[in-house]
Amino acid sequence: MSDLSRTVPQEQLVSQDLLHLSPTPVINLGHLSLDDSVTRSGVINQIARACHDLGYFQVTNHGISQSVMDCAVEAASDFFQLPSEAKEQFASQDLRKPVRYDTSSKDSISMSRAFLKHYAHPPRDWIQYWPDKPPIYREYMGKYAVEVRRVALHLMQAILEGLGLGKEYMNEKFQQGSQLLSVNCYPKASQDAMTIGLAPHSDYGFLTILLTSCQGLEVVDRSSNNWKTVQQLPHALHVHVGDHMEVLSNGQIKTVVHRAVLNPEEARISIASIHGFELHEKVACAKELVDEQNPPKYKESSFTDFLDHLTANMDNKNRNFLESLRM
Ligand SMILES: O=C(O)CCC(=O)C(=O)O
Ligand SMILES: [Fe+2]
Repeated sequence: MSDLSRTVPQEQLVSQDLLHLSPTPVINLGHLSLDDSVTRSGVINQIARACHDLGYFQVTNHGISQSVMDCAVEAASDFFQLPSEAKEQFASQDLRKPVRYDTSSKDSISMSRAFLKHYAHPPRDWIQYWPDKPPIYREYMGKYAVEVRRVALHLMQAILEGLGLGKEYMNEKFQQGSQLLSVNCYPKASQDAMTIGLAPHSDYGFLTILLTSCQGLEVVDRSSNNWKTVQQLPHALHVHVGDHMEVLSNGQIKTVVHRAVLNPEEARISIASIHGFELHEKVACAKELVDEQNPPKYKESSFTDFLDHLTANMDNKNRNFLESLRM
């Protein structure tokens, strides 16, 4: 994740009344699979517009059943309720570990969250490292991971089509791409506690798909430069674009700065599924989107370059990855 504390509204700034801000587009993904080309291209345009104007949207009719989503949240919640020793065995400061648990702000952006991060694709390479307690964890999280990756690939093809690159663009690299699950647990807000759970940042990958147990995500509304609460629609998933989408699109689509605030009603679980190329594969500006008027704006980089950047800037508040790529 890139820490973007320099470029976002001040943390004290309260979230704005939604009526003054642009509404979050809700896109019916079922329409993408229709044979009717007019409906399909209408959806591609909706996605392209949302990516360009806002960088985020929600999807319904995505094909993941409510029970698969509920089970993933249950597995996460059961994990965080385990005794500390069971969770601490995954604690590490080494960002390259396949599974990592932490509770503190050593990463400089976790203000009040516990998290478990692990890779999820391909499952045969990673599942063996996942927690085996609670006993349902691997099965429930594994099912969700596979399904949400299918949605991500589908969406990625639509975005590539919207950029004029064609849906098969670099298809093999996307098919072989990585998936990182960031499984988060935030306490209920108490009156005297800080209300920020996760400080402003952007995600490194192309796309993040977020499943949450209740409201708490906020994004920067570009038109007003205010924080905007993301509404929790039943059965919808929130999607936002990350740093590597900005690089690939040569700046046509901008990464989304977001944060999580504590929910005053209940503790909150969120599961962010972050999709990128394979760990060592470099992402560069698409040459089709580069010309004399639009020279490349970013250096190429891989997920491992991102981890090296974070490791080298562990104590640095301004460790913005995307900024380090700008030419
Ligand atoms: O908990 C949330 O709503 C956001 C989580 C997030 O941004 C992340 O894990 O990268
Ligand atoms: Fe994030």
